[in-house]
Amino acid sequence: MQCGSLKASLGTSLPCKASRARVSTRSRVTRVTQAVADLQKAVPFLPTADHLAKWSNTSWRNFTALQQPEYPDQEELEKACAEIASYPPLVFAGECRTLQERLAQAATGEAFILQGGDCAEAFSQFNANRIRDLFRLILQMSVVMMFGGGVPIVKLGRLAGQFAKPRSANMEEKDGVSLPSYRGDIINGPEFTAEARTPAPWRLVKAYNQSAATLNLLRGFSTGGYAGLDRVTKWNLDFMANSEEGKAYTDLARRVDEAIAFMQACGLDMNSSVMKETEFYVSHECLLMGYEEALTREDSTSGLWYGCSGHMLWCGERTRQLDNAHVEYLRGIGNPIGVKVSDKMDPGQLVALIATLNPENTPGRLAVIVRMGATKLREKLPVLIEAVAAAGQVVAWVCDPVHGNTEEVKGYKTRRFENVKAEVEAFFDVHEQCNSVPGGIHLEMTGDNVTECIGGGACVSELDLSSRYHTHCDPRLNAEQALEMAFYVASRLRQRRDRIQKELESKGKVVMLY
Ligand SMILES: O=C[C@H](O)[C@H](O)COP(=O)(O)O
Ligand SMILES: C=C(OP(=O)(O)O)C(=O)O
Repeated sequence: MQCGSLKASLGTSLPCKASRARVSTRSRVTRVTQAVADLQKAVPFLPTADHLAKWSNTSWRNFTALQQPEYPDQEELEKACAEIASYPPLVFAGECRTLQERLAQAATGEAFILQGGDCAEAFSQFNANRIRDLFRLILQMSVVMMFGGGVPIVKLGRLAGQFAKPRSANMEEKDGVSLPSYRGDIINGPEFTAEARTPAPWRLVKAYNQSAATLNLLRGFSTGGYAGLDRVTKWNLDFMANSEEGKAYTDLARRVDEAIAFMQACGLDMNSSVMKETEFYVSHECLLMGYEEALTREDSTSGLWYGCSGHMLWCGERTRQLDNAHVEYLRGIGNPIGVKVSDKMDPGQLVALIATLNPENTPGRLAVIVRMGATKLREKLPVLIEAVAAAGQVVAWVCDPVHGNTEEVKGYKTRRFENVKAEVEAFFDVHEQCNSVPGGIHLEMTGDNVTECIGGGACVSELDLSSRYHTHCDPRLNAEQALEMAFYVASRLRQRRDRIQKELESKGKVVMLY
């Protein structure tokens, strides 16, 4: 685990203070040196024949699959899965491999991941404006973070497939009536009726179609001119124009615009793809196994199988057991993957899980997405980082500051912006203390002007919760709160960059920070 970019002259990694005594510096440095050498290869994920010997796109069926719905009509389910299996893939293996390269850069500090979107996409909220507004917000946040941090931002939507939800309880009770919990629109409906809550296979096909249409629009936005840097001043969402964050964004966008004009005067080609297009990837939790299996396809160029429902798939906190179906499935597909980690994760368990999911220690293959609340994170994350570094494993560390901060206020599930920000602050502090790399942020957020999370500059109060509470599951940061978070992350990325630069200068090393 090293501090700073590979292009910066690398020093040795300092151990976390918490466990400095346990691992000898020499062995750690040897492992880190090996990991860095691996990183420089930038290879695609290519597991050995041994690793894949017992794996197939259906081998997950031999393991226990948690959080799966009980369909009353199995035949209908099989029909829906067969139909999806006959449809085209939603993403392509080559795109997944490019994303893996980007994540490898995030693991070394040469890029930073912004992963965000709805808690659960909904059939009833599906329209072009909502997709555009989330896309626009992600572009805005990226510009803010890129400007502050001086690193490329890997844009990764929780989108075009984020439909299935794991739940704490199988049943929900209201006024003495007990019905199956809502598990996302791909499974059942949010309305509290027996009919809506019965898992229905037609929903899989509808989710596939919605994902395909969403991706189609996103591809258009990414490459059709909408995301061109010459439009940076036009991405503010209308309702944000007069907010503090909106104004701060306008100021920053003007500075970017001026810099672009200067570069243009120097000869920058405004029609180059770097200026006109952006890379945008989609991700979701790999949860509903029948759907994932139906979209698992063999790549003719590499012979590997890919989960073609999204570029990156992640394993949830509730389904990441080593000997269960989700890990079995994910260990064999070629996509970059993520794994959610709460304070319940033990360091030895994490090292074993990483070894299973990324046996060749391929850079960019794996993101560890931590979500445990600020206080627990300050205590537990250093130990996890140290264990992973001691094992010489390369991962991109990503902070999900929302899932460890859910509470109930006046009957609404909500999150307080100050707690969410405190977790991000803790994440950056811990990485600074451990001399490791903060690789990204993962947010449940929306481009809509909702009132689901309390606080922030948006000043959403407890009393406002009922006003525009539209999520079907967990509360999302609204556009203003998300942009405020982007400014905070940008400030931390800048701090980190300045610190590394000073350290290197003081050692008399050549400074070439990204
Ligand atoms: O988004 C994550 C989970 O699906 C969600 O937090 C579960 O919420 P629950 O504890 O209300 O089931
Ligand atoms: C369910 C989710 O997270 P976790 O697995 O961390 O609870 C999620 O991100 O939607």
